[in-house]
Amino acid sequence: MSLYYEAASILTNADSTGGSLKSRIFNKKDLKSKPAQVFALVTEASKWSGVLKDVVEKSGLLKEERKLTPVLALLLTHDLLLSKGGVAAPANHVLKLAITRHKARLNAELVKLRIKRGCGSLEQLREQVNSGGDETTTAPNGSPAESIQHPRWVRINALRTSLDTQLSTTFVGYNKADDLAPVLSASGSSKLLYLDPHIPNLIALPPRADFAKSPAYLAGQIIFQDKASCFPAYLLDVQPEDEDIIDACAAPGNKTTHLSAILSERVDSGMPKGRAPKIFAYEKDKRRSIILDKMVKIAGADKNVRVKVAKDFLATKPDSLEMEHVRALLLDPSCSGSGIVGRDDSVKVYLPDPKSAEATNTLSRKSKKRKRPKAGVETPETPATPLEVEESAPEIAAQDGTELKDRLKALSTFQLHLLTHAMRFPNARKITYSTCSIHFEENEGVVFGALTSPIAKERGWKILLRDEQVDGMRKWEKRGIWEEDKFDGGFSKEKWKADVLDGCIRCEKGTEEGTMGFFAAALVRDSTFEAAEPASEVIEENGEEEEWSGFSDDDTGPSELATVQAPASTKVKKLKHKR
Ligand SMILES: C[S@@+](CC[C@H](N)C(=O)[O-])C[C@H]1O[C@@H](n2cnc3c(N)ncnc32)[C@H](O)[C@@H]1O
Repeated sequence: MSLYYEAASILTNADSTGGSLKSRIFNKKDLKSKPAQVFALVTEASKWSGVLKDVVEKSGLLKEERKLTPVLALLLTHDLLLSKGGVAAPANHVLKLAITRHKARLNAELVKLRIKRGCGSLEQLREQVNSGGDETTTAPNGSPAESIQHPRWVRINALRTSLDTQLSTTFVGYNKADDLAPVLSASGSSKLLYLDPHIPNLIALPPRADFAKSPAYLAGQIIFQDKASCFPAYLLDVQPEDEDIIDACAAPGNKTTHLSAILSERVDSGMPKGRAPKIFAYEKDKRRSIILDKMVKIAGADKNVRVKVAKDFLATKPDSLEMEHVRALLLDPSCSGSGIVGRDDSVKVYLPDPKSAEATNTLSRKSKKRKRPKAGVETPETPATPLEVEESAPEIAAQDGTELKDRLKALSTFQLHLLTHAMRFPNARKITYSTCSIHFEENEGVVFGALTSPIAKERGWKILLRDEQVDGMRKWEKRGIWEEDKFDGGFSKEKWKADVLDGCIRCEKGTEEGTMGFFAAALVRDSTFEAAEPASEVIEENGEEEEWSGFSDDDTGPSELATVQAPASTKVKKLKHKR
């Protein structure tokens, strides 16, 4: 009977593996239990953990049952009290015995808590938990829990439907909020939405709104996509005359399908007949390519998207005939994922504190006589604060300063290499570069590196100034930042530097704007360009070549994870800039 031990190990991320909860479970090769069963147990128990933490603590269970860790207590209590099938173990199993002998007390504590929360039945409590209504009242440490301040962003997929149609069907009866604040604090069942003022066809719903089973979602009419993640395709501002477009790092395909929707609207409205523009969606990872292909089909984007399955963008030949019509590229490479937040990428688990029932119940009186086992043997110290199980790159947070620095250096070298490769397409006129990272090194650092590269000088690439950007992006207030000590070079033209930074777009996580941490910038080149001095001075390549050694990277795509390994043979030129 490994279900509870396996679920506990997943929940505490004992293997320190990166990736989404789902991918960690479904990719785990040595799992004995059914992955779907482990996933259901872990997600449901986490959802109920705000309630069950109190129930377990008040019952004194952990004082009495030394075999149970707080995580095991949470999982077993969940199944004992809330699962239809009860505890999934033989009657004489040690864990089943350990939990069932406390059934009466645990049940009594659950009833008390339910009544305290004003719920007349378990069903009512279930509804409250499902709609996130417990978030504001549950106390991980006796204090009010933090409410999740991240809206459920929904992009209306113009390839399948329209905003008006969705407002009169899926969201019929919803009130339109004047700003985002009331939506952020509304419960999951509130009929409140906010039309985003920056991105067309984007709406914000309350954090716990659940549309995963709605017909519109299943039919690909609505797509869950963070606001910030909609910036790159919108900023690229594709037009029919852009002919072919490349999405260089495409899976799982949120930006690909967004691009496709924008392009389709524009092609349909008044384009002269001729060669139909196409989007080539490259994805290096085979498994993720399959997801991408599926998403493209569900979204109805296969009309103008060609998925390049398991194809490395770096292996494309910019000067080849196939690439002749490529005029725009969207580059959203793997990154540290340090900007990702919220419910989409983590589950919050409130664990019972083994010490908390000390003087409050009869069971604990007995247990006081016993010696506590050695820490870490049977009841390891566990935090009473929420345990965050990150979907992406959890290890980056755990790394010390040096490791983080090295990792950012490897990532930014790879990102710069991709961006300068994109600049080589002879007929390309614009490129968007984006990451869901908050680090300067992966963001402005890469943009400045690209703008001062030889290829930028040779082809005349420059930043798309704020004034030249599409309306919504021009109005977005958060712009690029400069970190003096983190850029290996300097510029004599301060005005140019300021303009580049103003052209860069940043989103912060955990603010009232409801976005994840994100970065986007667009580079452009005008069609009449003839080789000239770029705005900044690149002195020379110093001849030094850096071997790309590769890195193990948790992919930071919105819902899936892949291990990204750059080709070991890739050589990256190191540039030197004038101070
Ligand atoms: C941040 S994710 C992209 C998310 C995607 N743009 C979206 O919005 O859904 C980065 C993706 O790039 C892929 N990738 C990394 N290096 C690549 C390369 N050289 N060529 C093609 N794909 C690559 C990774 O496998 C990963 O799926």
